Amino acid sequence: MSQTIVLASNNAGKIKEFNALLSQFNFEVKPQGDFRVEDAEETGLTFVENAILKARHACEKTGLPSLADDSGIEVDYLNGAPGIYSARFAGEHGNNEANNALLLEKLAGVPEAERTARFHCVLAFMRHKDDPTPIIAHGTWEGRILESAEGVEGFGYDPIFYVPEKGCSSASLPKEIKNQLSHRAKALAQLVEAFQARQML
Ligand SMILES: O=P(O)(O)OP(=O)(O)OP(=O)(O)OC[C@H]1O[C@@H](n2cnc3c(O)ncnc32)[C@H](O)[C@@H]1O
Ligand SMILES: [Mg+2]
Repeated sequence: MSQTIVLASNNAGKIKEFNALLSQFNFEVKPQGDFRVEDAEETGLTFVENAILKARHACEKTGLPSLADDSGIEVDYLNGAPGIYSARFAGEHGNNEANNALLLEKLAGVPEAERTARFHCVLAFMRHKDDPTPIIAHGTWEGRILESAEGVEGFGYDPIFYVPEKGCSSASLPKEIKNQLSHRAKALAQLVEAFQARQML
């Protein structure tokens, strides 16, 4: 029996990655757009709060279990910015080019050793809107901010995120490789463990 789970995201890049990452499971994962669910208000001050807000919103609108992803990039030289504000760093939500350009500008002239950064991905799974025990998973991916964009794969900050373990930007990696290494892949592996512990898989 395959269970339907709503993916509480309207980000096409994330949805593609989840489709690949979740294909091994016997879930039917449908993006919230299929149910005409619009963006939840991300008023939280942490990735965890925002992930829960998004999952709860999707549960409420669809009556189905939902999985949300709140993610972003933390840059050490900027004391953790853009962090939870990654999608709206340059003002307009989801304008990747403007976000990347602003980040490069803020790091102009900063030496390589001080350009360390990491992606975070927090996943929240809720069985229903009043679920008091959401399953939370958190993955990170270490790297640094390049001086200019490289590569065309992925989405968001991928063209300016250098992956030391591969010697290139994350937008230069084939999607199968990003899906083995990324913050999202790591968070999902944790979520799967939690599902197994709760005998949901
Ligand atoms: O809230 P939803 O609908 O899921 O979509 P969103 O794009 O608003 O998503 P977030 O609020 O979680 O913001 C995440 C930001 O971090 C960026 N980001 C997250 N994961 C990324 C990845 O794997 N590669 C590149 N950028 C990423 C992404 O481009 C967004 O700017
Ligand atoms: Mg968002």
